[in-house]
Amino acid sequence: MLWLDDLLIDKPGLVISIVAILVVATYSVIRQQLTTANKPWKTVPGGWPLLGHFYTMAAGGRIGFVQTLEKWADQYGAETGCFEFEVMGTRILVVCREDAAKEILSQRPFNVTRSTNLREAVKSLGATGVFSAEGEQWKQERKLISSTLNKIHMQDYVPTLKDSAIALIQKWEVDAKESPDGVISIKQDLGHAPADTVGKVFVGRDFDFLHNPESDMGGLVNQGFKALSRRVLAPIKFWKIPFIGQDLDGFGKYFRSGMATLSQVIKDYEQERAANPKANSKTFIAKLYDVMEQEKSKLDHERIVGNIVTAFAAGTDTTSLTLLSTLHFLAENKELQAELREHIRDFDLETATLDDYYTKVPVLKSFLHEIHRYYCTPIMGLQPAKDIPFCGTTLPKGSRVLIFLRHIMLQQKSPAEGVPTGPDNAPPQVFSYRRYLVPADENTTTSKEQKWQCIGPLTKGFSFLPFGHGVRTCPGRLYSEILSYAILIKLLQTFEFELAPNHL
Ligand code: HEM
Repeated sequence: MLWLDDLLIDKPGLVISIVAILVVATYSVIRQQLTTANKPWKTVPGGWPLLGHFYTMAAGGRIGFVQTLEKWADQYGAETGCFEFEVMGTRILVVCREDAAKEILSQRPFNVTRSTNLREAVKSLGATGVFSAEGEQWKQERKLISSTLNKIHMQDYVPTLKDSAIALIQKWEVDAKESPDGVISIKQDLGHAPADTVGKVFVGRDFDFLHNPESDMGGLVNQGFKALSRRVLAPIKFWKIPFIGQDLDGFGKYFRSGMATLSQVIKDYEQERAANPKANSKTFIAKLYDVMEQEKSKLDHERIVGNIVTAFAAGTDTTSLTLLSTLHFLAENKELQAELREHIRDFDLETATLDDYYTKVPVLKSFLHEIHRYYCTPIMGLQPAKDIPFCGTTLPKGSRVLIFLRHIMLQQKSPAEGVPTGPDNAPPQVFSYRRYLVPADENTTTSKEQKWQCIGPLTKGFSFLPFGHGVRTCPGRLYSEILSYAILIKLLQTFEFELAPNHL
């Protein structure tokens, strides 16, 4: 008879394997005991030897992961505002309360940086821009990018943001007419419309992902996020292997064609600008070149392309997920949908200025702020660039830190200071679309009938963290908000909508 172990492993080999596993498992248990002994924060108990809490974190998918963190934050993070768990030998510190977060975040941008895993993975997609930069490189680029996306320049982007919103809703009108039961699928389009908008606003090109998702650039944008999730979690940086690395997960071809397209777009713009310095002056790229000249702070070609890829990467999925949560919420809440439709009925998208978006739709604004607060990306990965003081001890360079943004804003026991409760007196852990409303001040509102105005949300402090915190807070926030308002206004003016039966 042929025994299985004859095939797989010989007897001495089996003994050696068992002994090796026992040694590593014992080491892992002892290491856990030793490393937790002197720490002021608690460690989540019950991790498996070697694997730690890998199984618990992986089993529930993304939602289960966040729910587990919520439970652990209440159970183990209440005393110090942080706790630790282990996954496959890596210890991860979760910071889940305002005071503890303040200690870490106040040490940005130089002593605390983005996590290396995230930075490296982002760079591997071609996004060698401000998001993945650190130190002096970041300082230089942040100044250029922030000023190019500020309120003054944003006024020039408003018409393009509006046109993008209209293009999306017009596509849905056509799709709905062609659909026998009026049911249309919106998920893909909600990714493509923000990507189209980045193309138009940033480089003045309509890549038309909405109708042409398979284009050269479509691959870079559509496959980029899938590649990012794979690469952030990859145990080795396989994409750095010479010649074949970028292709090992199938992303290489999208990377090469997308980068070549964008590189050519920038070269074309440079030629146009040389012939006519006012060419396409209302695009981000034109403004970036203006600012680079004014500041005498030139980025090289690769970093300019990298910052445009960054805009696609940072501005597409985030805006798309926000809109998805918003539409899902409204589809399930027909009363709120009707109230908002009435609220925005007279808003004239064609003539609207940036100020109109700020002042004329306070209830819609408050609703979107609350969607951001409630459904934001729940965590942000950071790491100390050197040993830093934290929680009465020293956090070593390279430690893995997760800032639990959602918990800090929403927790019941000690929520961040300054979360407004709104006219409904809603505690922080409750979703309240009127949270950011206060009675209208006659001197600042544009119409006598206006009952409310929308405050904040605050950019300082820890009460509103969906766009991050401090000097590295998201520079695309205003841009993304205006695009979202324009899409929601056009949508509410055009459709009544609900979830399709058996929707995904
Ligand atoms: C709903 C929409 C968005 C959300 C929720 C969002 C969220 C964030 C968050 C949480 C960060 C990290 C902040 C930190 O480290 O403290 C960030 C950074 C960044 N975002 Fe956004 N973002 C959005 C839209 C956009 C858009 C539309 C753009 C540009 C087109 C953009 C460009 C960036 C850039 C360049 C950074 C890096 C800033 C730096 O490292 O200094 N984001 N964003």
